[in-house]
Amino acid sequence: MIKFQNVSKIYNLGEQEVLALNDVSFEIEAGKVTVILGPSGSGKSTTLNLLGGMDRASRGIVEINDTNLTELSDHQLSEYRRKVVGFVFQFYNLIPNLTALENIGIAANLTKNDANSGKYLEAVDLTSRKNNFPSQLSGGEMQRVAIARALAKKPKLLLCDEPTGALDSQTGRKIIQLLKDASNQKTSVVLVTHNAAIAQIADRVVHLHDGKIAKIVDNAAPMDPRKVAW
Ligand SMILES: Nc1ncnc2c1ncn2[C@@H]1O[C@H](COP(=O)(O)OP(=O)(O)OP(=O)(O)O)[C@@H](O)[C@H]1O
Repeated sequence: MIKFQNVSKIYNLGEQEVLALNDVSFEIEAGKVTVILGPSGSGKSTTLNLLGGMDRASRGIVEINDTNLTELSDHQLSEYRRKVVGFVFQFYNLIPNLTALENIGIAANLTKNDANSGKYLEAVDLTSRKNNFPSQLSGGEMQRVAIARALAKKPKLLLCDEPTGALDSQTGRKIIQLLKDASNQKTSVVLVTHNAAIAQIADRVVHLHDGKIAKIVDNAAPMDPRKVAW
């Protein structure tokens, strides 16, 4: 269970204070897909950064499986990022001079869980491209490698920031399906988007507006990713 409890985040820009999140509370159940939806500047990336331990809340509690991230030392927070969290970004963030297979291995080595990189590449249907460098792959293929890399860490929490933003609709649906599959393996998936159509596949949708919760909607019957009208 992941809890965001009365969380505020203030950024200091010189003299000016930016209230990026203002008393935000929501919960995420293990093994579910949660979409964070909202317009530009509403606080989506800030929320993801706090969940991923990349930044600290100014007020409130961010709790992941009974660990309060706000109480962790920098070293503990770094361990948390390495061991508990997988990240998928809009522009893939692959290492350009490593092959698809090597990009996955690097994440697996980080957590020393002896993952078999090839197995994860197979899961995203890219075995035939294992020796290709990122520059030799399409956007959708790079994103599949990025997902395989994140999953190789066996993360409890998979955080995705606009993972389909750079992809066409057909490829985007495949990527969403992979994320959904990950949630079926007990990984909690949190997906940030401004695309309301994608929100239909979520178990829970947290709507943000101006750093506040606008509403939280639970989908009793989340939509099959293949049916999303992009
Ligand atoms: N490091 C920072 N320093 C100062 N202000 C920041 C910082 N990061 C975000 N902000 C501000 O906090 C607010 C929320 O930003 P955030 O990036 O979380 O929004 P977002 O919903 O992810 O937007 P987008 O969809 O455009 O990525 C914005 O006003 C933004 O300018």
